Amino acid sequence: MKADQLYFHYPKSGRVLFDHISFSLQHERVNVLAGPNGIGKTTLFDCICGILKPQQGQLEFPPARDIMYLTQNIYFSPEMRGRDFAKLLRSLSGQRSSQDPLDYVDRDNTYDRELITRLWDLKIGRMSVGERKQLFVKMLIQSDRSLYLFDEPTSGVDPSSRFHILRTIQALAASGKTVLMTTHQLHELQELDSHFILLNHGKVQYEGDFQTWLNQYPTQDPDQAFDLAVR
Ligand SMILES: Nc1ncnc2c1ncn2[C@@H]1O[C@H](COP(=O)(O)OP(=O)(O)OP(=O)(O)O)[C@@H](O)[C@H]1O
Repeated sequence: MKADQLYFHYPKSGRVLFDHISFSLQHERVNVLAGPNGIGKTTLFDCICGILKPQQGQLEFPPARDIMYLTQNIYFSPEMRGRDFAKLLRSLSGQRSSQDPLDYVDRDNTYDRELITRLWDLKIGRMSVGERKQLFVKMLIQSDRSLYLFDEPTSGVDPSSRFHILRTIQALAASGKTVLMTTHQLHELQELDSHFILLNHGKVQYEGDFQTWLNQYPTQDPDQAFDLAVR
């Protein structure tokens, strides 16, 4: 899956977000898109899904029906319970739903078992940000798709929940699915085997191994390296 010479600006906006950018996603690794606020990461996801149409360039990605996209702006009725969300996701994928929460997770995974049991009857409006994100990630990956897009899946999430979300995303990639996520928490990438794509000033400033990117800077602190990179 790749983008070739992509060019995009929002109509009526003079600012070019993608100035003929090219990149490729890797299999069995977590692909990570990073860049300063407002650089166009969400816009790129929208282009990949076909929600937005770039003015120039080629996108070689699966059709929208074969992509699962966890947007930042996902909204569900606060009255919906965990089980309603689980069933909705199954029905969207044409799968039969189950009354048993344990049918939605790996039964051998104690953490996931406890999580889904706790969230099953809880209303979405009463879940914490971290609980909601974990529910969404766990349920979205139930659908069999070729490409999974996660827009800031760990923002607003405590370190423990973040660890579990990343572990889930990494396992998804390791299972042979193509995964692309955005994050501003670059520290978390030190524990992931990730293919890192850094967008800046309308260009792909770096594409490759995250640790190799970090080693270019006189610091092992990813936030400091990011600051030096995007200046
Ligand atoms: N519909 C729109 N029309 C015009 N400009 C838009 C539209 N949507 C977003 N933008 C602008 O495009 C730029 C890129 O936005 P986008 O949300 O893709 O950035 P981002 O990299 O995901 O940012 P963040 O890291 O803050 O989430 C921003 O300057 C934003 O204001």
